[in-house]
Formats: sequence, structure tokens, C-alpha cells
Amino acid sequence: MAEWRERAAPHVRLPGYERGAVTPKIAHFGVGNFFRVHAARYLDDCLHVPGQTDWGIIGIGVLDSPQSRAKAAAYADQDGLYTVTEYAPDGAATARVIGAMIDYLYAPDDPAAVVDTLAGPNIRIVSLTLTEGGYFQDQTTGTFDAAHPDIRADVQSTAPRTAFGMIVAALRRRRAGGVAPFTVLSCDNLRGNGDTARQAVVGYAAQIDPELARWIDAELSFPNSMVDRIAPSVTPAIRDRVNAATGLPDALPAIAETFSQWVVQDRFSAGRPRLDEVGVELRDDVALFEAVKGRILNASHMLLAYPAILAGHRLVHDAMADPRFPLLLRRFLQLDVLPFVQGPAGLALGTYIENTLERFGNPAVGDQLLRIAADGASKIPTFHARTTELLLHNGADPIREAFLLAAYRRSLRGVDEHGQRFDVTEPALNAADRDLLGGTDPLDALKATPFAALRLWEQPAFIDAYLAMVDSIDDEGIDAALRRT
Ligand SMILES: NC(=O)c1ccc[n+]([C@@H]2O[C@H](COP(=O)([O-])OP(=O)(O)OC[C@H]3O[C@@H](n4cnc5c(N)ncnc54)[C@H](O)[C@@H]3O)[C@@H](O)[C@H]2O)c1
Ligand SMILES: O=P(O)(O)OC[C@@H](O)[C@@H](O)[C@H](O)[C@H](O)CO
Repeated sequence: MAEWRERAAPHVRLPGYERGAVTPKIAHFGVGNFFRVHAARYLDDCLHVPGQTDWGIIGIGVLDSPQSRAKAAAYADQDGLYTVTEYAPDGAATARVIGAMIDYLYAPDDPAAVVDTLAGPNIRIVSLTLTEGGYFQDQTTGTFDAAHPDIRADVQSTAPRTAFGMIVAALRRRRAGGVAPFTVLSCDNLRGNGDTARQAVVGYAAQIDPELARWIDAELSFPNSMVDRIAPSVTPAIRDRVNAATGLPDALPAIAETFSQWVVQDRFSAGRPRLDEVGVELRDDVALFEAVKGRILNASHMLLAYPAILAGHRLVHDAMADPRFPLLLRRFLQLDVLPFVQGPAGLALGTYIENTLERFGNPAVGDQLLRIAADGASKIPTFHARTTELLLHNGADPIREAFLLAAYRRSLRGVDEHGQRFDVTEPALNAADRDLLGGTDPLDALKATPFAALRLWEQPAFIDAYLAMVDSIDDEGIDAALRRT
């Protein structure tokens, strides 16, 4: 900390609390860009509130990859410190150093140390950002996928490797030792993220000890939360630009827009920091916020990403500066979402939509379309299934949902309309799904696991619209297809 204090440019805000006095009551799995600019930033604010210095964070990495290993080494090198630079729509940037993460454990090197930490009475909250695909949810049934190879391997091992294996091993020890359980707090973009986390933790426990599973279900709280802040991927060029401005040698700087929102159910069975004093909204009607955010913001992101990439764009704000795309999103939001979504009392959905589109257009944030497009197999159903169901149920035109699936299917070829190649990141697709999505019969794509639960092949209105869109994209190109939406 002393070296960072000396080297930081004068405009960089530094932790105003005694970092050496901070103790950790929170353990977080998945210290990625989003956690670092969102929950960790709120918790860093909390540490500035008198009497809150016991709510520090221990970060935990579980993925066994060269990138994850390098990240663990960097956190060790810089004592868990990192910078967050926030960009306002007018381009103004503010930077601060976050000191809330006081330790980082890399599970592939020492899984027992993670379980020991989680089993200790000091930990009161275990929070998660594992991505949408990280909850072992069966895409067809929505239930916990106990047959997943990673879960099968963990259940049979004495040293579990998944977040859920480690959480349950620790809970078993807490229960045996008479230590009260912690709260599990999901911060992922999921429908009912707390409920989904409960399903995974209880579902995992049921595989090893049904009595333990019953205890977890009865004793643990899993608050649902709505999380919102755009955190782009940090490329080496962004890292160098940010570090040149902060004067700090940060291997892992994070960036974000200035907007931030966190709505959480106030259900923390083992206590919580004073989140309400740092801008977090503690409310019970989280599901309404989450429905609005998922079906407006995240759904628009998905609808934007695939056709914009095919049209040659790579950055969100560039696509938003191309009038065809804001037009597509406005039509989608006005015609397909607004008539069927209920927001929380007092939230003006028209204003919410305008703010969302303005956020997408912020050029200073420089968000990446490929980041948004990644793992469409998990995210398209999460953010579009409900809208598609409602459109079909109400006899409304499903043309834009059909366009989305046609554009997604086309994007899986990894080459845009100008012949430029791009990376396709689809970890949730199995070989059979890839065959269905990449085959010559476009209707096969509707039977791929991510979309199968919707049974779209039984919906003549959807089939007509979808086949027309597939043909239009293939024969006439994205521009012509967009004009049909
Ligand atoms: N980036 C954003 O704008 C944003 C905004 C709101 C919510 N989110 C939520 O946060 C999640 C993470 O986004 P990010 O931008 O931080 O991504 P990221 O790639 O920067 O970080 C993801 C982190 O999760 C870890 N991880 C991935 N799969 C895992 C698994 N199966 N088990 C354990 N750890 C796993 C990775 O190692 C990494 O540390 C998203 O999937 C979304 O649900 C992101
Ligand atoms: O983070 P993902 O992969 O779930 O989704 C991509 C984006 O839609 C998402 O990160 C948004 O930027 C975010 O949800 C804004 O709060």
C-alpha cells in the first residue's frame, strides 16, 4: 500500500481506512471485472463507514487455467489492491484504489485452504459471480445438473474443485462443529439468482448427505439480488492507458461506467455490512427490478450483439452510433417488452429505456460486443425466453426474437459479413448442440438444448418468421434483414 500511495497520481482516490485493521467476513468466488467494480466497490465504501472494518473480502479463484493462475499471482504481488476507473457519458474519468480485498486464495493450488477458510466462524457471507453458466443448471429443466462431470468428480472426491463442492464441504464442517452457517449471496445476472444459488448448494449437498441438504435449505439464507453496472473486458491497451493515467503498476485494473445499482433482499442470516449507507437498495421486490433489467438491458445487449458483430462492429457504442441498431432496440423494447413487463412501483420504464440506450452509447466506456455475445447459449434463454413465450402466448409478432436466433446461429460461424473472423465463445454448447446449430437445416437449431424448452418448432408463427430471417441474413445480408424487423 505504501508504494501505491507514493506512486498514485494526485487525482487517484486512495483507501481512507486503516487497511491493516481490516478483517474478512466475506469470501467471494469469481473475482472478475464485474465483482471488482461493483460489490467490492460498495464494500470498499462500507469500510470507510465507522465500525465496519471487519467486512473485508477474501477473494477465491477456482478455475484451473493459465489466465486464472496469472491473476492469482498478480493479486499476491499487489497485495489485493487494484484500481477502478469510472467513465461518465461526457468522458470524464475518476479513479480510485480499492483496498477491500485483503487476501486471495487460488483453489487449484490448495483447495483445503479454501474449505478451511469457509469453515471458519469469521466468514459470514459467501458471495458469487460465477457467470450464468456457472450454476450447473440443466438448460432444459432448469434444475440442478447433478450429472455434470465436474459435479460427479467433486462428489466422489475428498478435495472438491467447484465452488459448490467447497461451499458444501465447509458447511458440513460448520454444522458438525456447531458453527452458524453463512449467507450465500449470488451477484450474477440470473433470474432469481439467490434461488438459483440455493438450488445449486442444496442440490450438491443432496448428492453427498441428504440430511445436510435439509439443514442447508432450512438454515441458510440466499438473498436474491439485481446487479447492474457495465464492466468491459480490460485489454492490454486499456490496462496501459489506465495505468498511464493513475501512475500505478496495476496488472489488473478494472473499468466501468459511472452508473451503478444493486438491489438486494435484506435476508442475511449471519449479519451484513451497512450496505444501506453506501447506496445499496435493500428491498424485497427484487424480482421486479431483475425482470426489468434482464428483459430490457441484458436482452437488448443480446439482440444488439450478434447482428452488430455480423455487420462489422466490435464496440457497443459504435453499433449504437449506427442508426439501424438503436432503431432495432427501440422497436424491440416498445413492441415486444414494454407491453408485457411489470416494473417496481415508481420506476418509469420509458425513462429506464432511454437511460439504458444512453449507457450503451457511452463512448468512454468502450464496451465490447464480443464480451456481450459470449456464452449466448446460457444468456439468450435467460434474457429472452420469457419475452418470446409472452409474444407467442399473446399472438404478437415474434419477428425480432426470430431475428435474434437467426443472427445468433449465423454468428456461430465466427466470420462477419465482411469476411472478418472473430472468436466464438460458447462453453455451454455440447457437440450435439453445435451440430444442430451449425447444420444445414435451420429448424434443427431450435432443438438445441438452450432453446429446446421453448418448443419453438411447434409454433408456426415463430417458424415462418425465423425461416424468413435465416434466408434474409444469408441471401440479402444483415442490412436487409434489419429492415424487416
Ligand atoms: N461485466 C458486467 O458488465 C456485468 C454486469 C452485471 C453482472 N455481471 C455478472 O458477472 C458475471 C461475471 O462477469 P465479469 O465481467 O466479471 O466476467 P469476468 O470474466 O471478468 O469474470 C468472471 C469470473 O468468474 C470466474 N468464473 C467463471 N466461471 C466460473 C465457474 N464456473 N466457477 C467459478 N468461477 C468461475 C472467472 O475465473 C472470473 O474470475 C457475469 O456473468 C454476470 O452474471 C457482469
Ligand atoms: O455479463 P454477462 O455476460 O452476463 O452479460 C453481458 C452484458 O449484458 C452484461 O455484462 C451487462 O453489461 C451488465 O449486466 C450490466 O449490468
